[in-house]
Amino acid sequence: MDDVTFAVLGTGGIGRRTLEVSQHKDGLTPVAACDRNGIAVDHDGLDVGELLAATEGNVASEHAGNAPSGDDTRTDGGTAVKRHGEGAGVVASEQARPTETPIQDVIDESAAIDAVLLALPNLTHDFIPRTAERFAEAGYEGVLVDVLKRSRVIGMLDERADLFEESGITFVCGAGATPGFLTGAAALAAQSFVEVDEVEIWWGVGLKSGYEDNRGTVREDIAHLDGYDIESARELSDAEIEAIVDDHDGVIEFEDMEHADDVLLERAGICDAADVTVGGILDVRSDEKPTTTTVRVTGRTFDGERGTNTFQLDDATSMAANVNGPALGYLKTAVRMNRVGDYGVFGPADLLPVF
Ligand SMILES: NC(=O)c1ccc[n+]([C@@H]2O[C@H](COP(=O)([O-])OP(=O)(O)OC[C@H]3O[C@@H](n4cnc5c(N)ncnc54)[C@H](O)[C@@H]3O)[C@@H](O)[C@H]2O)c1
Repeated sequence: MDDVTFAVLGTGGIGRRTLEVSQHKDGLTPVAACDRNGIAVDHDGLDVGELLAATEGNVASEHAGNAPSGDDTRTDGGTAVKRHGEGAGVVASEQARPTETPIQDVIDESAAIDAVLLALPNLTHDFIPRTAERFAEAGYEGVLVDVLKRSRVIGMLDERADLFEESGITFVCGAGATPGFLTGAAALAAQSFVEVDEVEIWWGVGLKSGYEDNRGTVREDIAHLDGYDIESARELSDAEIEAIVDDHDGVIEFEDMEHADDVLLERAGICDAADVTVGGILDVRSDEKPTTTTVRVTGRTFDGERGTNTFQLDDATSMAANVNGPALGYLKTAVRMNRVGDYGVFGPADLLPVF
């Protein structure tokens, strides 16, 4: 495959690691990266080492009460942090400049960009669909990949499928770990069966860097706890989030999460969304996983046997590895499809990622 140029929207906990993982994959050149305060662009390739060093411990998030950036309002929670160096987030890099309109600035450069990975928060459900729509309306002809989690957002993307097709966009949605990697694994595991009764996804994540470095991820997960929803989670202050983490001694268990693995598996014809359950345990005080990530697919074979195929991730593989490896693998597959004119909205169970 020829070289693929790509941009990352949102250089937070996930987006920074996307840049890092891309350095270990063949043929991927990051040419643009932005967060809510700044943008770095170099069509010959960003210096990822410099950008990561400059943003270490310095991710630009937004406080609910802070003035919004020109591009959007209230897209995440958190605090406008400047923890190290001059400027918050990506502007601390010597390759970057401040901007009020980071997403528009990437759109303005997008004619020369093969693929865009959206590692943005999803605390406002239509934020990612609306952002994708802006690329289409600007006539972007390339690949969009997101790592969003919530089931209901997939329908919002499907509603825009005609717009993406007309523009020449190949969109892979929900292409992180869960949904994403594990959805794809379930689709493969289902192939033994002619009927799938149940898909159980159970994840374990250990994040010693905790809420501090994974703000979007932790805040969005808290929205799944009893008594919270996406709106109330968005309004929580950092101190309130830290207090919830403390109440659970740093280990939070989730059941019946609204993860899009369900609709993505239904969409691919594997099983009904109602037959998919997602839960897991997040430990924000240790890098060790509190439980082994496991996908169990139970079904009936053509010759009448009932069985459960199981797929497990090694405990040594981190969330960053399991989100970004697949996201970039799906991105590469999507670029191949885009180059032969295959446009529209696809889920991780519809295609296999390329290594
Ligand atoms: N599918 C999966 O397996 C999986 C796993 C982990 C995280 N995620 C998702 O990844 C997303 C990112 O999580 P995170 O922990 O990296 O979050 P984060 O808060 O650390 O980073 C978000 C980034 O987006 C930027 N941003 C926010 N609003 C913006 C705007 N209007 N314009 C430009 N940039 C903006 C922020 O400045 C920040 O750099 C979340 O939606 C999370 O749910 C998915």
